[in-house]
Amino acid sequence: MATAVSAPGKVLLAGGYLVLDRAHTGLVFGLSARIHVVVRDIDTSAGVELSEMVVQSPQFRHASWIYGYRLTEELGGVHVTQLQRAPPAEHSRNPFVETALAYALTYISSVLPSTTIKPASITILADNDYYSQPASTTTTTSSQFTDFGVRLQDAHKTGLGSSAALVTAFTGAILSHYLPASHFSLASAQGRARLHNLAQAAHCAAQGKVGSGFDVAAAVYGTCVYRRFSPSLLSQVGEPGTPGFATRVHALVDDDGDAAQRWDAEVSKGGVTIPAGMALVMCDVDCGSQTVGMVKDVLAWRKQDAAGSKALWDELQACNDALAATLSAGTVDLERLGAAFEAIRARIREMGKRSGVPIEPLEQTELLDALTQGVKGVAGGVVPGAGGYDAIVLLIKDDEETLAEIETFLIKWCAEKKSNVKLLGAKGELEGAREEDGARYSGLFE
Ligand SMILES: Nc1ncnc2c1ncn2[C@@H]1O[C@H](COP(=O)(O)OP(=O)(O)OP(=O)(O)O)[C@@H](O)[C@H]1O
Ligand SMILES: C[C@@](O)(CCOP(=O)(O)O)CC(=O)O
Repeated sequence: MATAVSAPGKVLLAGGYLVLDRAHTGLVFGLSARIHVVVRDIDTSAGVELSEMVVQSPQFRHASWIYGYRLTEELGGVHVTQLQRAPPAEHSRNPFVETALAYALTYISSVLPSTTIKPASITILADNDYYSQPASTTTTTSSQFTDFGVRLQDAHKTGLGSSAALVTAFTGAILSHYLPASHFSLASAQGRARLHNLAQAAHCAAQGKVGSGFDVAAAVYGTCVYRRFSPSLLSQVGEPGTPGFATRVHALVDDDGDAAQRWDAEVSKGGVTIPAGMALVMCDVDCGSQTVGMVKDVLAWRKQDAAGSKALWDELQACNDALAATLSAGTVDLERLGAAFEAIRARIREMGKRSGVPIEPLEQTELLDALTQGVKGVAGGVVPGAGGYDAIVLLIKDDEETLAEIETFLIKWCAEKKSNVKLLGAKGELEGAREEDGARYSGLFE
């Protein structure tokens, strides 16, 4: 039997940088672009003992990873080793898959200590919008999951948060596959909280740094207002295989450890929505920014001008809250929505100027201004997340006419500016991780 879970990508509409600080929040939207993970048992012949997990991402070349796993001593959890099966060139590592597997199996082994974890085959399928499609794309049986024909490291990401959606869907699918519904179910608030806690820990460990975690929160809960967890929470977990790792992961996921180690992330879904008849769409600006360097520089400015930056961030927070309130007002007022976006953009440009970081670079200012002023159905837009040259997000009237006008506008714009801006198919969506019908994937990429 196949178990499948999908999780959405994200767009941080408001609160980039601010959301790194628990004093502020981020307004994050889940997207219709999802990553799906399907888990199936591997049948072994009678008497044959196999401890292997075979992970495949069939839309990419050389994207299969085989892992051995074993329970370690002194409650160190499940140790996962990549097996050297393929020739070296085809044998890249996937830290997000490897870490998510080790964390999920460790948690399962501590919940069900006397159960043997059976081998499984795990398939990853990503909606096409996560990667810019090369001209040479070949067609497959399903247009939802294109065969990209390149190695994962050669695919061009569009910045929709593939690693967070992957880790979340992967963790959710493994937990759903091995744990009884009485202990883990995505249908319950407790199940979603457990998935959130485990996926945050695994994603953070694989990334090697503590971001705000807004991307994992969106992958689990979908569209929400997010306040981050205290970073110290995850520094206590330690390395897989070290004595007591399983006990620490269990307490972290079930959130029943010491008071000082309780989750303090806040996710509020109440009222945050996309107004009726409107859509949130993204344009890929096919350029790319160095998020790590940008975060470092903004935080350096925050430290060096503590009072000035606090005043600006408080103002920006108020503008972000006003946008969230306008979005959920129940009535659609394009002018008010437009003004809410403009207020945010002015402060973002100010933050960019003061920190010396191109958060809304001139090219993006021109593009956003031209779209807002030139296309009737565009209420407003911003550079999402860390900003830079990656993408823009627009709130538009959800009709064919507006989409066609934007397409025409972009063709002209790209020709004039010699740039490459493309409207993505992904739209803002409210729902987070969900269990899928495992049967719908049969026959795909086999
Ligand atoms: N379809 C996939 N199959 C297997 N692994 C994937 C897949 N998509 C993403 N990954 C994993 O996630 C990594 C990309 O994560 P990274 O954090 O660099 O990008 P991202 O999450 O898309 O970035 P951003 O936050 O800018 O949207 C890949 O190197 C790979 O390890
Ligand atoms: C700058 C930051 O606040 C947002 C980065 O967002 P994105 O990866 O550009 O979508 C970092 C974070 O929250 O982890």
